[in-house]
Amino acid sequence: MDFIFIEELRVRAWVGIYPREKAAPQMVELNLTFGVPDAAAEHDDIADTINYAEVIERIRAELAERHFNLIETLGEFVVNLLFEEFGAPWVKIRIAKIGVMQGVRRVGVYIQRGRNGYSPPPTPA
Ligand SMILES: Nc1nc2c(c(=O)[nH]1)N=C([C@H](O)[C@@H](O)CO)CN2
Repeated sequence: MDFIFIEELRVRAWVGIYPREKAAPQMVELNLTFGVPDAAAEHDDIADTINYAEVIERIRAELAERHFNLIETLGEFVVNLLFEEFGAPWVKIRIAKIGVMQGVRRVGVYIQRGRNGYSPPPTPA
């Protein structure tokens, strides 16, 4: 398995438990790593892999449309999008709110999951 990574993806999202966070979207930062078949590298064909441009577009579109109370729930939603829509076998994601609390640059959640009980491989560098 190969791994695609997307770093420091900034997305406007509706997330948070406070009224101000329900009244307006805020910027969140995503770092994503997901498994893709080795076949793409063998055949040099985008049809054999997961198109990361489409992943980014779908995440932006979905997060613009719904509100989550918890960053954990938002993270689970993105993981399931990768599993169900793109067929990723394994996903690691880090999602952070930026500057949402005084004296804290970033706060958020890490999630690492394998689809259908798939055992995650050793964490890639
Ligand atoms: N475990 C969590 N704790 C908190 C969350 C969260 O999503 N998960 N969210 C908030 C608020 O929305 C916060 O971001 C506002 O400062 C507080 N705790």
